[in-house]
Amino acid sequence: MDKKKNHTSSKEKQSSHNHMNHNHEENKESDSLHDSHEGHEDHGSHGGLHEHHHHGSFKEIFLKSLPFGIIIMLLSPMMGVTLPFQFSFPYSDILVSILATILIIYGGKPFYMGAIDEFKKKVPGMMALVTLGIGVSYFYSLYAVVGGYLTGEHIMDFFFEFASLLLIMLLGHWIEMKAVGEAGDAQKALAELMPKDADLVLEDDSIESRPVSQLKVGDIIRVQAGENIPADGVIQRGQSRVNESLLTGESKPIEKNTGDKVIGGSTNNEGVLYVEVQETGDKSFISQVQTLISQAQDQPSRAENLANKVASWLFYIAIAAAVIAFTVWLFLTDVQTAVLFTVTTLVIACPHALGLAIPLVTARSTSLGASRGLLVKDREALELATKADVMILDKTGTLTTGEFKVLNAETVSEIYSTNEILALMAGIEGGSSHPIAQSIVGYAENEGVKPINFDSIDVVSGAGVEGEANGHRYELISQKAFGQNIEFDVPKGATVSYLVEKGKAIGAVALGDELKSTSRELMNVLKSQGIKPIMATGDNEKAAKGVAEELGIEYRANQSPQDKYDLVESLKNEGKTVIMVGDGVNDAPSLALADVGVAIGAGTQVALDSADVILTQSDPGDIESFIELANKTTRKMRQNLIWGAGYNFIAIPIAAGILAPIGITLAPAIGAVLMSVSTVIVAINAMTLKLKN
Ligand SMILES: Nc1ncnc2c1ncn2[C@@H]1O[C@H](COP(=O)(O)OP(=O)(O)OP(=O)(O)O)[C@@H](O)[C@H]1O
Ligand SMILES: [Cu+]
Ligand SMILES: [Mg+2]
Repeated sequence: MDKKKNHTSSKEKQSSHNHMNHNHEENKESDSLHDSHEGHEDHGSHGGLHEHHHHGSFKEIFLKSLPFGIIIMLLSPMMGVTLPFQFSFPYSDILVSILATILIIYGGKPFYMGAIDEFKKKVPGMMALVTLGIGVSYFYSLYAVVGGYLTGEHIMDFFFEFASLLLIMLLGHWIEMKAVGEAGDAQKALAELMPKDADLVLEDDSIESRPVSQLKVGDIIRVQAGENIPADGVIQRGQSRVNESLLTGESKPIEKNTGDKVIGGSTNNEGVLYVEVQETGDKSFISQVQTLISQAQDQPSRAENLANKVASWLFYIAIAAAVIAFTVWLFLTDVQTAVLFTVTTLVIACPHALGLAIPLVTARSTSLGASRGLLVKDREALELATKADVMILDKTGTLTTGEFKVLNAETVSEIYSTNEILALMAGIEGGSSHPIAQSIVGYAENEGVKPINFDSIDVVSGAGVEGEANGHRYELISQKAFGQNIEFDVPKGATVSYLVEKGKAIGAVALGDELKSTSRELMNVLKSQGIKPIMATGDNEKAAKGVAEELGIEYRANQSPQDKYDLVESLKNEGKTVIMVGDGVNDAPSLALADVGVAIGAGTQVALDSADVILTQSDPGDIESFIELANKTTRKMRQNLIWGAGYNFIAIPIAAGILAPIGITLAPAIGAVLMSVSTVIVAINAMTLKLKN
């Protein structure tokens, strides 16, 4: 084993969801995940571009600024021309100057405070541009009025332009933020699922309300119909149907009875449940998912870094364009015209669209994914998945149900009876999380055989289990690990393991497994996408061949964890982009190595930790949805980037007056409208990211 592989085990433990497995029916998108919020306080997740939104709500400031702006616009002519609805009276321009001063101090606050933040961070950006635009139009107009009185000459002011610009900037950013909020905030939606208080059942059966944060493992809580379950736990009493759709994507309520696990944050639809708390706080399923999401959102993707870099250049590009526009227009015409072109140029260059292009798509994609049970830990996985050439799939638990039926279990020794063999097998399997283990334990129970107590049990990944009981060492291992064939009735396509003592087989068990219903469809989808499926399994040649033939795909049998790892490595060395899908401990090294590691279903902890993507349900159909999500997310990002950058590329020269010779010029307020529209378009494009069915 080389270095890379060890890396797997050292990965931080991020999630422990042994209860992630839920039968899959049909997924429906849940709109309640995307609650809208108009505030601007909680958009920190979109990075530095949003700092300015901490300075009050655009909605409130806009509404309060509106009367001032309207009076200014009624009292001052537009570009020196008095419109029909406008009027003036002696010294009305002094009143206008006073109102404008109030307006810039109050209404301009989010912009100049934002600009100050930007300068403090030494990254001047859009707020600096907007502030400059508003400031230039205000100070020039003030100069015009004061200068007019001093010199007795009339100088044209731009208070109309100033007021309309400021109002539209406020309105535009209000609308933008609304659109941004609607693009989805998975974190917040999840946080809202958790109730604040729980009904704790005390010793004397009385009920007391407790904050959820004070719940302890082992507490019994009462959950009434219609309430959300406050913690992960096991049902002690009661039965109900529970809706887990926001957590796992499973849209149908699930029957729950005494002894079943419930997830904190899911909704108790019907009866009263008494639940024993098993996990709270950071260890709960919901906060694990939250951690995953925030980790994913904190890593800027390559596309986002690019967008941010371009957005930061835009400040300098816009300043340069504005200076050029001012100089050229001053030379060609007069100072008033030059000032207007300068202001429009500064305003239109606000790189909002570019700055939000990627974060909006990411937010939408993450919440859409989470609502379907597709948790993307590493965002680069989405970009890489679109380029995939090969998908390596594990068989047991991934393509097949992993719900083994014991077809045949018997002794192959003269000393032990079949029941003794079964008792040993069931005992040793107590220490394994392999799907085979459960089936053997269940089978023994059905046969009325009591498992033998083992003193120590070790799992040999990819081979089986070994352990000690009554001073004897036993192994329950694959045919391959044992290395010999034993005379034993093996049904076609079965998985075979031997119980071995002192190098001699004493028992044998044959197990059968079934294909998952969506496996075949997935193969068709992969082929149509140009992704070559290869099944790599630790199982024996016959069992592997049976499944592979049914699916019509290539396969590798008898693969140890190292073999699977080597397979991924050799494909990567050929320059192929590899997706690995698996659920077991034996898949963990290759999940970590693959370009995109997808852990599917209940899986094991190690698999979940090693993967880039976690599918909470055990449905190959979700692999299809993941690929679809990856393709659509990447496409939307590309569109938004092209739009955001292209908008500035075209808008800045036009604002600077390059088309004036053919009669096209833009007033500052029109520049502000265009800037807002460009951002809203980016937001709408992100919001329309949807998955079929
Ligand atoms: N707990 C166990 N009990 C009995 N046999 C086991 C156990 N774990 C592994 N084996 C044997 O080792 C073989 C390989 O196991 P491994 O976990 O690598 O692959 P698998 O689960 O069969 O297939 P896949 O790689 O497709 O998931 C199994 O087919 C089985 O015969
Ligand atoms: Cu903007
Ligand atoms: Mg497996």
